[in-house]
Amino acid sequence: MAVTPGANLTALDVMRNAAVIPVIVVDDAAQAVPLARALVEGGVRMLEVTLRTPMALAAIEAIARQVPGAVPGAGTVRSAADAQAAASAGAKFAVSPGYTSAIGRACREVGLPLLPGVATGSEILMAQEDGYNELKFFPAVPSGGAAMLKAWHGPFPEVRFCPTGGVSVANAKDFLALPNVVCVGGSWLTPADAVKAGDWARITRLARESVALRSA
Ligand SMILES: O=C(O)C(=O)C[C@H](O)[C@H](O)COP(=O)(O)O
Repeated sequence: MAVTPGANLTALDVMRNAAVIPVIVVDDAAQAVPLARALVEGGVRMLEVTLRTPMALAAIEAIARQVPGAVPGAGTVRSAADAQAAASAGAKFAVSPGYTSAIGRACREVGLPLLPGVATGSEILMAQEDGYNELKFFPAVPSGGAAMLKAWHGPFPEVRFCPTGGVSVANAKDFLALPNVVCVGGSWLTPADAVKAGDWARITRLARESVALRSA
């Protein structure tokens, strides 16, 4: 799908690009660029770099500048300040593990499409009150998995989800088959041992396999 990074990107664009949004934890800034290249090479362009490590913002900045085709986003956005820092670093979208109106407002102010994290009906309602209908279901498997999404489809038919947390190549298809799931998120495309070893070919392979999940 043709997506011009930064040009009116929506949360739905982010979800539609590939079947999986990789959740990336960068421990070493030097890994960010080759890792992003490996994922793009495998057809995965929307890259969620979690703000869990001190070099996450530097990694987002490096990917934004140096990896054509990559669309870096910030994960683990937990405050308005996180949203502002992510946008300044060059993030093109944001993902949060939960939701507050302050985060929603801050993302709008800095122009970041946001996938707010929800795990209950009340949280869905709060996100919807602020205009968010594309949501991350987190943590998906511990919170009820596919059965929960099926149950939500009744009262929330307009909401589209990206289940994340406990999703893997083994269960991704069960989620992707649901009418209210557009994509899934997961850390399995970037195994810590492959990143540490610089095994970028393996990461490209995992990315390719994940792209095929949608058509298979
Ligand atoms: O850091 C965040 O903002 C998160 O929301 C957490 C991640 O999305 C999950 O930890 C990924 O879960 P796994 O694929 O099961 O490893």
